[in-house]
Amino acid sequence: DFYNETMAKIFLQYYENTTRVVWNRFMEASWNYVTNINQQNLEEMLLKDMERSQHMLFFGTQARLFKIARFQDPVVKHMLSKLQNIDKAALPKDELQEVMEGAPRSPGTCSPGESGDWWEDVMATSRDQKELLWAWQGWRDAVGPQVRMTFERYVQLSNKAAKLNGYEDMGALWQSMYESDTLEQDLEHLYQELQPLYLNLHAYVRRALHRHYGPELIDLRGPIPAHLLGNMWAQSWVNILDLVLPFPKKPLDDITRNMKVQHWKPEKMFIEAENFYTSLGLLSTPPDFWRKSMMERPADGREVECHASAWDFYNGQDFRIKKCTEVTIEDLLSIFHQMGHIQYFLQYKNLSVIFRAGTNPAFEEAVGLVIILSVFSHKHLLNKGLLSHQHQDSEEEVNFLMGIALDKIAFIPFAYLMDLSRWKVFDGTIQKDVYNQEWWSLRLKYQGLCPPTPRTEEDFDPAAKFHISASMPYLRYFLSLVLQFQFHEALCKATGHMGLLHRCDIYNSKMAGKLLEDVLKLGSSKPWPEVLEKITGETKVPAKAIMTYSKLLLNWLVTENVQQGEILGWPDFSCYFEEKE
Ligand SMILES: O=C(CCC(O)(O)[C@H](Cc1ccccc1)NC(=O)c1ccccc1)N[C@@H](Cc1ccccc1)C(=O)O
Ligand SMILES: [Zn+2]
Repeated sequence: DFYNETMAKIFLQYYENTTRVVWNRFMEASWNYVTNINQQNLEEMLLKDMERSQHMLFFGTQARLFKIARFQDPVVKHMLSKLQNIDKAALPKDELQEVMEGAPRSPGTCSPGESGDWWEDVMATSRDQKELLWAWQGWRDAVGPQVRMTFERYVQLSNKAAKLNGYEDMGALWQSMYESDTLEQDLEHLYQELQPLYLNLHAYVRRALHRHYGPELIDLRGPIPAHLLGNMWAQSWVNILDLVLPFPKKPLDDITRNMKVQHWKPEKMFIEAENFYTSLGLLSTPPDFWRKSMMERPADGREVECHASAWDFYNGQDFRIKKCTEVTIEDLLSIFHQMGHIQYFLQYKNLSVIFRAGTNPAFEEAVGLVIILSVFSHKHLLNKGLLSHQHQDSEEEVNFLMGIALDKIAFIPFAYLMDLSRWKVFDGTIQKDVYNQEWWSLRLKYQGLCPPTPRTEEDFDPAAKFHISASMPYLRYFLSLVLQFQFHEALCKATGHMGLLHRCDIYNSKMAGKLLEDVLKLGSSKPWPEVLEKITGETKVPAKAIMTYSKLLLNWLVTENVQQGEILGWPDFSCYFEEKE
């Protein structure tokens, strides 16, 4: 019959040639929109998105007609099966149009004035709880109610699209990216393994905040008010390191200050990041990258999407980063993260367009994070001239590890609940009339946080986070958090590093680069357990490596918490203001 294996190969070649053109045109139109937000660019992007969807619909439905069970070539079978998941393109045209136009557009655009990152600066730097409350509430009032209006409809249409692709709901479609039928149990198990780390950090930080903000704000047996952690979403606590420093007499270098004193510019930050990847023997960025990336917020007042991202234009030579770069250590690390995505694009650019993606989404996010574990080592920062004093004594080392923990350990429950909550919305466990209170009960249960002021169902606090407004999955960040330490341990072993994991810096190691390259150039052509085994020798994602890395700090935290008689967790689970009523 017509849909035989020979025809399949011709069909796939035709798909390859047409997809590069259609996707390149869509990426160009998207880029023009997010770097210059106006009605005309929005319409152009929607047009190219519709074109891309029609293209996916045609090839997705055709791919289903091939009897792949009888085919010989495993690659042909794998490619045809990948083609069949066409996500929202499965919707009827009018509903597809509605999803695209109504998609809760991320409000993080920073047009001057109500720009997302201005509120974030206040959250990162202010130590005045009234000011913090003002920024915390101001941002949520600005974005919540408007997204809430479209969110219910977005959930309906997303679930309809998922069903048309053969999934129970959109949560199941998101989970299918990890090709595991024990995913939810594995995640819960991973979370349980990591909980002691988080509970000890939470108790220690609560004590420090109690010292700074006093007992009227902090209940030593209760949750922490969510606006005091130095971050708009309390997903990383690194900005309050000065309040919680274990050894205050040994303050860590202010790397941001050192960068400014040395006149670092955004371009130098990108050059430094690229230099690290090429020092491992990995690929350098092509000329288009430097000509076409947006490395700083445009000075001409254009409205742009400020959430950093990396872009593949599917033509093998055009790859870009969009970032409103400030000269800070936080943005330097973010650039390393984005360069991780770029390196993946470069490594798999000769694969079929069907396999030009990460082994799974967590691998995509982990690449940059692995490099950051070396960059943010004392040894590396020292030889980059970003630290002043040579030796790091044991007290300074604990201070340093606290800094890492405030970024990585604090992130664990946040990253876990971000999709846990959305799976429940998609499968109907959380109904629309209780969206906000269910969000806060998960924030209480997993992060031990409370809203600093009473919230109602007029609010829609999840939308304050870009990925929820932009309907972007988040599980990738939870898994990449654990994966990055597993990779780091394997790469450090490959470089012959002996001694403590957090002192390892893989800079210049061609051995480590080779291990990474062997994974990245596979794209999404192989199952992720098989690829993981190539680097680490294991096929699961255990918490072992992150526990090894954090051991020294966990010991210090446990000792400190026992001495202070801290209660781990928040048995007084009421959010403070309720008691005042
Ligand atoms: O969202 C990001 C970084 C942006 C990104 O690089 O992951 C970006 C997200 C994005 C933005 C717009 C459209 C699509 C995705 N992802 C990429 O640029 C990307 C991802 C996969 C392939 C190609 C590009 N980080 C998360 C989590 C995180 C990651 C690392 C450290 C701290 C926090 C956050 O900020 O909450
Ligand atoms: Zn990323």
